[in-house]
Amino acid sequence: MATRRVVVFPSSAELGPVLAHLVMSRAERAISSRGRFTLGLSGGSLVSMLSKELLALSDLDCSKWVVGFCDERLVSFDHPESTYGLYKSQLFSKINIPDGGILTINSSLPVDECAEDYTRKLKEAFPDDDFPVFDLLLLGMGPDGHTCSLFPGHPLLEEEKKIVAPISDSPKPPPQRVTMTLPVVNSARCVAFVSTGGSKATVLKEVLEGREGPAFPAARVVPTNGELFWLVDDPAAASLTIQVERMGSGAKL
Ligand SMILES: O=C(O)[C@H](O)[C@@H](O)[C@H](O)[C@H](O)COP(=O)(O)O
Repeated sequence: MATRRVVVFPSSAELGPVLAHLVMSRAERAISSRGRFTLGLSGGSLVSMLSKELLALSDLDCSKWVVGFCDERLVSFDHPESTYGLYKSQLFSKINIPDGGILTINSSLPVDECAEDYTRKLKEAFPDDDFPVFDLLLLGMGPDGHTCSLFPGHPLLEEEKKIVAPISDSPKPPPQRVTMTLPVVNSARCVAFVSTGGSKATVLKEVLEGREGPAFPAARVVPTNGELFWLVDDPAAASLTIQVERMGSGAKL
């Protein structure tokens, strides 16, 4: 059963360095145990925060990293909505991830074929796993409680067999995306949500405290054997009444 830790920071400025340290500590643990670090990235506000904080590290060595996408929009890589495109310009172009270390989608395919193609890529990268076991997945949460491209009430929430699924009716534009499914997310060794800003306060309370919690996709993230962190700032945590940990920028998780 997952251990869930809800950690509240005064602002995203204090949260960012701790997120970077979490990535590096789980990378060190993975590389020493298995010779590589497998990381799944989400889009949205995480892109700029993670890029800034990782590039601020003096000892960043990504030579043994394998990076996949928890979800990705079906747009060309030079489209402003491309999560890969944003990470490429803000992070990947500035670090030493080896060729083949970034598992990108084939955005030229129709969405169903794109999901099948990405499934094949992940299976190749995780040949021993029924569902890919990432060392760390970094997730965001929308104001509706979605995570990855898994949206409230969507049939994809009940997907138990697919590794990557297509979606063509995303309520968050663009409409066509591919997304990791919950079996993959919940197989991870560590999952960290990063959620900041007052617009998340209401849904965060529902997800972490509410009876209706499981209705929200983010509440369905309960790693089977892994760690679960919710890293949030004061504005996002404003409505919480549960016991939380309060930390500053020097914290180590
Ligand atoms: O590509 C995407 O759209 C993301 O993967 C998505 O799931 C994101 O994490 C949430 O929408 C939260 O985004 P914000 O952190 O920007 O609110």
